[in-house]
Amino acid sequence: EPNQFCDAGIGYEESTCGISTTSSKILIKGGTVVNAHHLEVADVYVEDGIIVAVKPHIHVGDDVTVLDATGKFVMPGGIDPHTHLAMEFLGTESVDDFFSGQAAALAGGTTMHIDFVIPVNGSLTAGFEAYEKKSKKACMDFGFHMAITKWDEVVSKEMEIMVQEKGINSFKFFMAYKGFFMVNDDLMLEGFKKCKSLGALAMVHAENGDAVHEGQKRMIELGIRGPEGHALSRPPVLEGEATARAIRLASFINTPLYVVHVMSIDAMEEIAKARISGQKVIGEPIVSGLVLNDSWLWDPDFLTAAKYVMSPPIRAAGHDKALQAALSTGVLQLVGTDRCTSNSTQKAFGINDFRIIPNGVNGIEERMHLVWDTMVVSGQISVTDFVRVTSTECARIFNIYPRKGAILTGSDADIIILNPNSTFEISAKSHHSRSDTNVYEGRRGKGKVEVTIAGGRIVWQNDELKVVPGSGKYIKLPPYSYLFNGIDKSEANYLSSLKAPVKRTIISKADAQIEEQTRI
Ligand SMILES: NC(=O)NCCC(=O)O
Ligand SMILES: [Zn+2]
Ligand SMILES: [Zn+2]
Repeated sequence: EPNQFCDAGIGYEESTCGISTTSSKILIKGGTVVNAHHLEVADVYVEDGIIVAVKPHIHVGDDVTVLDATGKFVMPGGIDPHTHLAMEFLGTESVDDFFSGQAAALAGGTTMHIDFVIPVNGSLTAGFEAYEKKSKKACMDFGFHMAITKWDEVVSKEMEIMVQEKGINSFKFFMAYKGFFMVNDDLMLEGFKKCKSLGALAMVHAENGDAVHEGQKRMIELGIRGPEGHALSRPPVLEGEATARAIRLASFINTPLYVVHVMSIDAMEEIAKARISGQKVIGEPIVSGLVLNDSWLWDPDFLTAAKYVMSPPIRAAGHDKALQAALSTGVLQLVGTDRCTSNSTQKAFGINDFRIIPNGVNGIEERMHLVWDTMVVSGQISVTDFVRVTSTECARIFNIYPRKGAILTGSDADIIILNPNSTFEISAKSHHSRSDTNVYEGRRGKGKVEVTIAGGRIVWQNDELKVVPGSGKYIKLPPYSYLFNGIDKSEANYLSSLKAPVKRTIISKADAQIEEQTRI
């Protein structure tokens, strides 16, 4: 199959396309090897896609490619828990497919992502088949979550098949996007029950979709039709309400909950409260929510403003800093991107009406650099925490640790070398997405991913990509992650409390009246 990058003429030399000839034996020498739990100076030896040894002073023969990592960090490749490659949404398809989007990811140090399968007319089976086709060109490993958009016996049965045969261990419920993806509480309750019975994680896009719809009508009545109307129509309170509701429903069913793209203080505080009470709730901030604010939405140039339209909206300054603090203190656990890029032509669909601007921003290529610069360079988190929030925690939640998310003997050889003294700069002119815009345009920072190794192959080095369509593997995600530990016990406690009989004496209404009169 031809390399899409070369075909698209995005500026790659023909020689950088096609099958990598790099040796399958690699030794990374002298770097600081970072895992979420530990950091040490050591060598890492890779053979046939697997990490074979991690220890000081490994000696190898001439047939091994040696990379010097002295003074640099050797870390697990990033895992992006939230992406939408080639997603059909609001009458268009997000700009990068499973090849170009993944190539961009690799250039930024991400070596695996989990994408959301969208059912076809509610059918999970048809949705899965569609995404199997879309992902044939994959050049890095990937897994799938799945959205649930309608409820009946067929969907319920299909969820079993998805978990037990297809490798899906998480289902997302959209509480917004009224009229297409949105589900009501009734459906969420059924879905949460089914998730629990399968050991699958329930996920929510938390915004009150009915209220958003009302907010949108209000904006149009007021004559506000530009991108700022998007933010004004769906304020943080609607994200807070839906987050609280989903958390309470998950508590009622007694099943773990994952809140995707936490964008506001309102939502974050609901998650904090639930976690303090002992409820198993995971909160995922995304890069745009951590580093951007909504000022761009008021830009007089439509296309500039429109490129920042996503849901829930990027919030006013202050929410970004609060989300950073929540990430650094463990209130929020891992960072995604919700990468769903549109180009300027697609964003222009909404020139007269913000409601039809395709929602979504880029980030799959930028996430690792921006989290490093914003969180580590600023001193808010440690280098080991960086590994945890960009890779390890995702692997644990979706039950593939330590195959992924670790530099340990036996782990997959998905590795990055990051130079803390080098710098990065982001621009649509040099990024690897097919989009002509970038919401992080012009950002510079410290720390650069100089080498990416995916599946034991060097795919990014000297600012050059060597990616192979079809080389990425579909990673099946098994059910019953650590989040389900103890769920049965708390269920048993709850049921035994129900079984305790309440002692009552039965008195008839007449007797009660006599008693009442006697007392008087
Ligand atoms: N977030 C967004 O605006 N687009 C992608 C779909 C979703 O995650 O809600
Ligand atoms: Zn969403
Ligand atoms: Zn999303």
